[in-house]
Amino acid sequence: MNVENTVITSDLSSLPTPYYLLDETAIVANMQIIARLCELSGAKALLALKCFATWGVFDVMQPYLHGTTSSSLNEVRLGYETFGNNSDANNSDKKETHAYSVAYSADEIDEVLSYADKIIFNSISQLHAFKDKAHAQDIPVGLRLNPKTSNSSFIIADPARPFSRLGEHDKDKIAAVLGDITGVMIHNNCENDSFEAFSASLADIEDRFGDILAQLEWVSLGGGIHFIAPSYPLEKLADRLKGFSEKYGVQVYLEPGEASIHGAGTLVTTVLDTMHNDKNLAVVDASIEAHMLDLLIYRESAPITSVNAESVEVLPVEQVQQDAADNTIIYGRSCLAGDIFGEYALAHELQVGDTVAFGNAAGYTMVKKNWFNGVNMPAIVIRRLDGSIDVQREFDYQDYKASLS
Ligand SMILES: Cc1ncc(COP(=O)(O)O)c(C=O)c1O
Ligand SMILES: NCCCCNCC[C@H](N)C(=O)O
Repeated sequence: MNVENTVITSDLSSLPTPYYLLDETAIVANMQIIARLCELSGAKALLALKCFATWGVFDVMQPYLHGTTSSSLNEVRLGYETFGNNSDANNSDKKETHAYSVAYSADEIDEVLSYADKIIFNSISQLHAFKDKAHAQDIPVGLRLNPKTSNSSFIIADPARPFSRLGEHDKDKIAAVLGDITGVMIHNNCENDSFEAFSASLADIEDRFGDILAQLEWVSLGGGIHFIAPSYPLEKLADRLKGFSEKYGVQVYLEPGEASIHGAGTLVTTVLDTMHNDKNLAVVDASIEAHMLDLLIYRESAPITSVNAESVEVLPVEQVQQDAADNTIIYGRSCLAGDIFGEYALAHELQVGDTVAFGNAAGYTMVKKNWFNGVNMPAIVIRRLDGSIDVQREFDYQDYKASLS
């Protein structure tokens, strides 16, 4: 049974786990920071759907953002259909729908353009292949640039890694196509919480591409700037962006993914079994491989935000102390030996039936979930601004079966 928009009036404890729980109040708090940054800097902010595309909460995000950006035909369509206000092109509140993909195919480009307010090509060859179609419809065209420098602690998320395919770097080649484009996109940050590092790398970009930037109308600086952190100097960032925009005469765009929903979601699970093998072990009814895949890819652990609905903040031991014999390792229920949410020093040993909620479960989770091992797919549950709870979507065997043939 698929349930959509079922309002649950009782409390969360009656809901079967696992489920992703999104908190609209926390999302709006992030939105207000983004809106302030935009107001101070003149930049426009587009939600990066690759990070978060749970459209059931877009109503509370829309008032604060200028639109969406995408990485595929499906994402640009979703942005258009669910975030766009596209019914009336003259509507001053109309949101922008940006299209970008590492590579478009010839058979999808017409449909992509039917949804896009701007299209950004990843390479000069893709630009040559498809620009005429965009120009014929007066859709502004951009090109992704690769400045060959970045702020990413992870090689897998480093767009400037050696031999990177993400954008063009050769200034002469870029200068030769300036007549075909009105803007560029540069994404070279990943969870960068240092304003100084951001500013220095923007200075590198200016050194490398300054005369090109001065001939453009808009520049998107991508995502990956962790300005949502309480200690981040937001005003300094706003000044830097404003100065950049004025110097080159360009509209600046930002593409926040993680910053839009950071801290606004948890994955709520139940302990199914406990064991002991030199340390305490607990197995929950979800899987890191299937439901919080980014943690596995980036070799990180999930923080615990509550146990049995009591708010607690339990960080994985690698963030607080060396491991100890009475620590608990929380495993997922897939067969993968390393399906590990993390190792924790808990106040009490976990028991079968305990509820454990993991934090930071909104970004790069639901967009990456998969049916490995046929493990139950977490429902998507939303705590609305008024405190009511919606079970927005449940998944069952038919969804699993339908995903395979
Ligand atoms: C082009 C582009 N824009 C925006 C983002 C969003 O980044 P983040 O979620 O780190 O803000 C990404 C991440 O992959 C990206 O590649
Ligand atoms: N917490 C570990 C890093 C997560 C990286 N986020 C997604 C990737 C990023 N948007 C990128 O590839 O630039």
